[in-house]
Amino acid sequence: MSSSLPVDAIKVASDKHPKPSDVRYQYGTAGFRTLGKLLDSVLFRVGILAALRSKRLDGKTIGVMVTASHNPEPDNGVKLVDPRGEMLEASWEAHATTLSNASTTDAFIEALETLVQTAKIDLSKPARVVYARDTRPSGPSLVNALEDGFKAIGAEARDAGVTTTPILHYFVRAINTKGTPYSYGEDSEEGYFTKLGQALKKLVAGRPPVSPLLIDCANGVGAIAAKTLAAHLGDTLPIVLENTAITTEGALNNACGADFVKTSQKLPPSLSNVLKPGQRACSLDGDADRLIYFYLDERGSFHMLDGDKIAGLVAAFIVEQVKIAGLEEQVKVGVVQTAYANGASTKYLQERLPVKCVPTGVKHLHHAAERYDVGVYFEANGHGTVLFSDDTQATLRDYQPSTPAQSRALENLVSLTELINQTVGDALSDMLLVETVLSHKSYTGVEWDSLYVDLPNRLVKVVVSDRNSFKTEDAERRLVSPPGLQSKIDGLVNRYQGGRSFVRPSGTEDVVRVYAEANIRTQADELAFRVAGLVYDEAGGDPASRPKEFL
Ligand SMILES: CC(=O)N[C@H]1[C@@H](OP(=O)(O)O)O[C@H](CO)[C@@H](O)[C@@H]1O
Ligand SMILES: [Mg+2]
Repeated sequence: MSSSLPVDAIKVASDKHPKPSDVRYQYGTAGFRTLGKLLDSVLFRVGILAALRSKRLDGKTIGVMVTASHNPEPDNGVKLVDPRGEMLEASWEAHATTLSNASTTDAFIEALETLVQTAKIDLSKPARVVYARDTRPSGPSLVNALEDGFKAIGAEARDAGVTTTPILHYFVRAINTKGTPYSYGEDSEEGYFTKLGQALKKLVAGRPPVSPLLIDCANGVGAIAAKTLAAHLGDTLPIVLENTAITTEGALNNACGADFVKTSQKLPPSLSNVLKPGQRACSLDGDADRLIYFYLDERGSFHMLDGDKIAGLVAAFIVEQVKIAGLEEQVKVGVVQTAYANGASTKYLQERLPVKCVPTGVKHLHHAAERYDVGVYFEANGHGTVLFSDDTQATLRDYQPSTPAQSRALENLVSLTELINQTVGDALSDMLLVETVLSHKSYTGVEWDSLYVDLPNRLVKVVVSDRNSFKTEDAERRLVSPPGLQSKIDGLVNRYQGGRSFVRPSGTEDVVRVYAEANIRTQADELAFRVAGLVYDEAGGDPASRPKEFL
């Protein structure tokens, strides 16, 4: 077994994947993400990095997902998945950034050697990876570059083909727990769909049949997975698939999908003649890890049920089942949100259970949720899941119920641990979770929506010369820099009933985001555009190009 880097093989391969000189890459919240045509060298290098990460962790399998989620079709991206199916450990994000920016093959080799030293990587360990991609046209050639990286370093690589991000996360955990008492499931797509399908069937056994659910697949990879899922579910949950044009150029995420629905707060135009008033519908995003529900009321008006509404529905149901099971003392349920959660959802949840607010980005939510016995986390944009701690899963396994009602609730909780993809937000698994609760509560979209009434809100982007001059505290709810700006925002907010507003630099786009909400629509809009105007002026924006809607 070799205990040094196969430098010659890496050199030859690296020369085939040169880094463009004028691009600077960054491994951010969602991994590397930019135009697909700029990512060839990044994919090659990520192949080598993933192998090193695996070696560092004694040959545990690392996942690599090639996707740009809800972004436009010409974009692409790549992210690594750690052995438990979670996001890459934060300290390695910096290693990824460094490697991707080495300007030449020699600089790349040097950066690799430094990494091997500093991260204390034992090169004699095996390297195992599993990888997949979404349906983007740039995917196949990027996967070739990734495979060149695997070959150059001699990794044992398993191709999971074209699949969703959450299925790849599932694979990683399933492979790494195979044959252990904590086995996460069969490490195949069949295993994933069977696990979800069986759990749903147990959860809704004996409940009345439900009307068909319409799924907007964003013309992405979710269309393939949803089709297989529908076949596994049969009559248990009738499904109608829409926006399944995965090979149509330009269709991906275009005027459809979870991000479109959430941002524009509108029905995808493609569904306007399809969706009937009262029918349940949901949108997936381009890699099927986000979920947004919606329906049309009798008058044809559109109503959106976002990540906050999903968190409210699901958390209340789990709390209820825990109580019926007689486990109230042992199993505490908590919720994690970000500042973007609608104020009305936070109020609704806080009246029922502990709620924590953390900075934007799934990894922050996931880690905070791990601290509860059962941690429910959702971003308002529809990305989220539920985590059951190891102790809680053991409690559920060992508990002896004393009544039939307790026994049934206990079975439900155990089935939920199977139904929910606990590695990461999973639109299809979350959808089955929502359907389970709606079935148990005999809710339509209308009843679910009425748990609380969303405060009108508005999200505005402000282009500034340097977004890094904006620094926040208190889970991004207050600005500490530029100095003095926060007290001016406070001054504005105080003038609006039910007003709330905060400003933070985006982690994925070169903009500053302004969020505002208030008791009535016009006031929420006015507050948002006033704060946006304030931010623009304070950041030295050119008066000549000041957006006209800013107040
Ligand atoms: C307001 C908003 O939706 N922000 C999104 C967006 O982050 P920004 O840092 O706001 O650009 O992309 C992240 C990654 O997909 C997601 O986690 C987050 O919720
Ligand atoms: Mg996504």
